[in-house]
Amino acid sequence: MHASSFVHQSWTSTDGRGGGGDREEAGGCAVIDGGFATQLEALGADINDPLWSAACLITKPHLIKEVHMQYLEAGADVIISSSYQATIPGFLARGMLLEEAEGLLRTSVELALEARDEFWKSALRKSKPVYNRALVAASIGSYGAYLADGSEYSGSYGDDITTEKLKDFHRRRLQVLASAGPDLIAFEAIPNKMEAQALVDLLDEESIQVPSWICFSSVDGEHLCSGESFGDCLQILNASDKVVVVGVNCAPPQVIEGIIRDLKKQTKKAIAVYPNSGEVWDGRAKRWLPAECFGHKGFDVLAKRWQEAGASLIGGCCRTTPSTIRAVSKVLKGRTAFSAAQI
Ligand SMILES: C[S+](C)CC[C@H](N)C(=O)O
Ligand SMILES: N[C@@H](CCS)C(=O)O
Ligand SMILES: [Zn+2]
Repeated sequence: MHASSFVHQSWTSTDGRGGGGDREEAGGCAVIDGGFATQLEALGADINDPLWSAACLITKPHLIKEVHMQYLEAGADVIISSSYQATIPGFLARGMLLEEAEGLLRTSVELALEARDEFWKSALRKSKPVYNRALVAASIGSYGAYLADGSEYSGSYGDDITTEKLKDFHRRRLQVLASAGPDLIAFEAIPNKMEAQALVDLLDEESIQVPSWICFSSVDGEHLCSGESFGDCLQILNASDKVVVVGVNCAPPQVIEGIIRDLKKQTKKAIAVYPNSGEVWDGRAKRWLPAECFGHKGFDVLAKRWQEAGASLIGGCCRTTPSTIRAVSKVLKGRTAFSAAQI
């Protein structure tokens, strides 16, 4: 699929209802969901766990589906599966068998597909189309997410790590998730160039046919979390026809516009941005620290500017909620998604 037509083709290839025209009105922009783990916690889940939100695949799968439903209701055109920190070694460390670990990875995609299909069926019954048929993106967090030490925000993986080791870490999970039927693979919060190279190599080596996006984490808005330049990483991503979208997630909202302008100069691929609320993750204490924080009011104003700067997929990451996404959907598409009570 050609990068620049990714967003367009994604909707015109479905049954045509709620597709092209709406996207035209939205300036070709698709809305991504918001903080997944954040909303799981809001529904009462305990994610203080080495598996973080993926612990709910074992303990509370019904809550995972509910979070997906809430983001669909809020107007998300893309929902991201619960597999960010779901890894085979992580599940094996819990005493699971390999088959069980792989089964949980597949479950993460199936829960999102079920939510999407059920929601779309109910949306089709409405006389006035408000929604697009959403896409399901299978989340793949970085090696740093698996380490559970905050290193997805530092990019420091130690001296022993190599591109080959990162490929081996990602290989089987990527195969299993890709075979579970998602519309997209979403590599999230990738903090360094070595991991970007490993992912691009792996997509090729494993002949992955599901289109991918690769989003980086950033603290300062000028570099990846590792301090490496976006330009160097984009050269790697630009060379891959398996990567159809590039971007940034879980970075502070105030640095996003500058990043889009920077990326725009260096790639023709579609650009995705879904920042966090602006709060800062303390990897040791495992809690969010207050900083310059954007609630849904400030966030939607910025989202419009990100669209104008050239982003094609816009949403939220940690500490953003369905309210954030409802506001973003309204400002980008000029229409209000239903609240849960109206569905
Ligand atoms: C995106 S961060 C907040 C996810 C959690 C982190 N990998 C940890 O396990 O501490
Ligand atoms: N999709 C994940 C990303 C964490 S950085 C989530 O929203 O929880
Ligand atoms: Zn995040």
